[in-house]
Amino acid sequence: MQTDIQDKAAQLPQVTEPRNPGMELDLDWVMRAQANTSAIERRAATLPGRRSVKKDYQAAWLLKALTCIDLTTLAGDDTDGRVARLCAKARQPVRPDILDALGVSGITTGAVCVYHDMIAPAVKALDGSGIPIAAVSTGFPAGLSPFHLRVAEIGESVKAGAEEIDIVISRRHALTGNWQALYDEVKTFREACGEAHLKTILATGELGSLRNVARASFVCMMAGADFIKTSTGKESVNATLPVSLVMIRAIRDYHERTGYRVGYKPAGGISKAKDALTYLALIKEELGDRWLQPDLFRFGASSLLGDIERQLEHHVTGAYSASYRHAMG
Ligand SMILES: O=C[C@H](O)COP(=O)(O)O
Repeated sequence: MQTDIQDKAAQLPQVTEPRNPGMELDLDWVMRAQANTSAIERRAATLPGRRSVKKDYQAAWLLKALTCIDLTTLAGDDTDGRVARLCAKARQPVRPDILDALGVSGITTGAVCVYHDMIAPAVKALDGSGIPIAAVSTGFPAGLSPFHLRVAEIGESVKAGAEEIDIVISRRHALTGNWQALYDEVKTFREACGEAHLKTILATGELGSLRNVARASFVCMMAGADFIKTSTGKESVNATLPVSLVMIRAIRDYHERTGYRVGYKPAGGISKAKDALTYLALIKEELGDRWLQPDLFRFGASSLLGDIERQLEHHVTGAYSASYRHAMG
């Protein structure tokens, strides 16, 4: 079993993806983007019940999921101490005895994700780990502060040590079909990021329709997004499978046309290991294995890690296989 896990899990070769440079806004392409809501919802409904991840490989896939987590705390009562504990968990996400039993070592989460003021304690706590810090920015979560301050916030966070910047788009631009304004906004944010990677949060629960989600996805990629991300975690509806299908297919179309791979980050409300496996299976089926590496796929999640650790513990003690057999009949 250990060999299976080491082979199949997550020790995939590390490759460097050329960054998406963006392109001119192609409004014709944006307006052609449609979303057949009922077909998408039907396809999404089939995903959770499928057994795309074989039982024997589940621990490997759970480890893979773990390496793709942006371990997040975005609370008004965040403190240096809480962020230090979060970073300790990012460095050692699973108890060493569980990892030993799986024959795996050196696993970390993909990144930690915090508010600007929490970058400094995160930099200290992650020193030497190689784990990047993602900072939410541009007036997160609503994105309604003065534009020049939103741009300046990006620069401040990069200066403080963030290597990834999760910006929020102005939802009103998508809701009113002002795609040029959205493009200009995201392009400015991308320039402010410099070498830091730009994740654009669409806040899909506030965009009104799957068609708007598709169009906003294309506009953000055209403006140079490195990732497109569903949600802030603060909307009433956050990451869903239908929205994910729409965004993933936009990423696929963009890659087919431009040759550039843009990453995907579902975020908000993903807290169960089995949901994480559904997302990984979806990515594998729609985009292929290359997108299953942390440079192209992340979960934005504050509480997913705990459930993954519990499931891995069940796996190594044997209880996982037994309960899986019981559940699947
Ligand atoms: O970007 C990450 C989200 O804010 C996390 O949401 P969550 O707390 O529901 O996992």
